[in-house]
Amino acid sequence: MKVVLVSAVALIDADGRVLLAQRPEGKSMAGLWEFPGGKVEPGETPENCLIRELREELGIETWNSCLAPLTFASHSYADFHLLMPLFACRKWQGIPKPVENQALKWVAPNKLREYPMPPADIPLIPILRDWL
Ligand SMILES: Nc1nc2c([nH]c(=O)n2[C@@H]2O[C@H](COP(=O)(O)OP(=O)(O)OP(=O)(O)O)[C@@H](O)[C@H]2O)c(=O)[nH]1
Repeated sequence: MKVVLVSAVALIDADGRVLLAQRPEGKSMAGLWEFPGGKVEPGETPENCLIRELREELGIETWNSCLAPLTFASHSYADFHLLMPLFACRKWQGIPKPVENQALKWVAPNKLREYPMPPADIPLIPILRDWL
């Protein structure tokens, strides 16, 4: 089974809410809510991947020193095994905007369960809730 490394981040605002992005129509798992991020490219660190993805997907800037490791997901999908470190980030520059026409939502930790997420993300919800 191919192991795919995807880097993801819980952006946390001043009210302790977490940013979720909805996967657009036409993509796999369309309509599900996920943490911003994406596939780590060859030669890239997970942190640099997130800095790039946040710039591309949300139009915001952050820095290596603002990305704290929180937990990870390890989940077998039908065609690949996902290994996904989840970082926490409380500091960035700019206001997250949906550059790639995905819906965005700031969600309180105790409301995360109400948003359908990819199966790999489900075990992350209580961890995030307990930690926040
Ligand atoms: N960014 C992100 N990806 C996630 C999460 N949970 C999860 O299973 N994934 C999976 O990790 C992969 C991330 O790939 P990507 O964002 O770079 O690329 P993509 O959706 O265009 O790829 P795809 O269409 O090939 O699935 C996808 O297969 C996505 O479904 C999550 O919380 N955040």
